[in-house]
Amino acid sequence: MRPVDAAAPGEAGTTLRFGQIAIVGRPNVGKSSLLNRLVGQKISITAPKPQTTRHRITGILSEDRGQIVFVDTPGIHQGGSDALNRQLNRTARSGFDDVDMILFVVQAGRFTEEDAAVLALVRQANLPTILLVNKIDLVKDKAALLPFLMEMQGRFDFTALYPISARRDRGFEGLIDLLFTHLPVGEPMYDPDEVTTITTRFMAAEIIREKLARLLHDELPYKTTVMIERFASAPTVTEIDAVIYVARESQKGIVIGKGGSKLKEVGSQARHDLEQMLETRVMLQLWVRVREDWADDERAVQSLGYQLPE
Ligand SMILES: Nc1nc2c(ncn2[C@@H]2O[C@H](COP(=O)(O)OP(=O)(O)OP(=O)(O)O)[C@@H](O)[C@H]2O)c(=O)[nH]1
Repeated sequence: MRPVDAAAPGEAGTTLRFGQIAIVGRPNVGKSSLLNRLVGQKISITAPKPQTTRHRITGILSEDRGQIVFVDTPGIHQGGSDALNRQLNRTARSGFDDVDMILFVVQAGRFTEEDAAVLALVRQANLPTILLVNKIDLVKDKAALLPFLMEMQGRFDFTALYPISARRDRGFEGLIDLLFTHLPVGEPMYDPDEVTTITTRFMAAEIIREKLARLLHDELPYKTTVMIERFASAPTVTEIDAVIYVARESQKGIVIGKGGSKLKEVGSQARHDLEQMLETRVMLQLWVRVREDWADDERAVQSLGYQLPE
């Protein structure tokens, strides 16, 4: 485990904490609900059906003592062999890149084969891991919790075990204290206001980006980015105009495909997901444009990747 000396200032003399924490767990254990609680607002989409979260979404918690960036990974499905599940598993695994700590979420009193599969990935990651035992409100006999916690500690050397209910308000402050204690010393990476940059607009851009990556695989030009130019919501329909930026004229054709086939497929798959997310019909228009110098221009990068709320 990464040793952390609570009193030692970092190289730049800071005593602030900074780190990225991946939230992992099988589908439906409550990862998105917990993330929303931790950052104090609704960021990730929660729903009673499994596999609502298809994307890696970050939530940022900024306090005087430091900053935590949470990474919400999709549920990991066991035995899923179709392309979607493979993609989800890849996304979930890549969720460990640049991560300092893992929050492994399980449901109180229940440890299934799917949980075991996630635990196997946690083991591989070799990072400090806190076990969050969620949904304790569903456990009628609280005495039954202790043997479950002991059983879990027997399965892995968790840094800590923390029972909680995402449905209730209690326990979140203690959890946040615990997380800060185990994070490395470091300066915040994001502006304290930046939790609000993760909007439905941002998520719409993420969905389009994900479809591009999935449909173009290795052909996807490096530095492709998506910008939402217009996002007009009405109760039953959302109109979205998005521009896919590539770095060179020659890359346009790759994204558009023969007779526009790739772009059409990206649009159709993205629209499907957007309609599920927004619960309205979606009219999506996609364009591909060249913006040669954007990668060198910090402001342009920000405006492309991170849409500020209106
Ligand atoms: N009773 C109870 N229900 C909870 C709790 N936390 C989450 N839920 C419910 O469990 C369901 C799944 O919650 P999510 O937060 O979407 O779960 P998830 O792990 O993000 O699911 P995926 O996106 O499918 O990976 C929702 O119906 C939540 O309301 C809890 O502490 N107690």
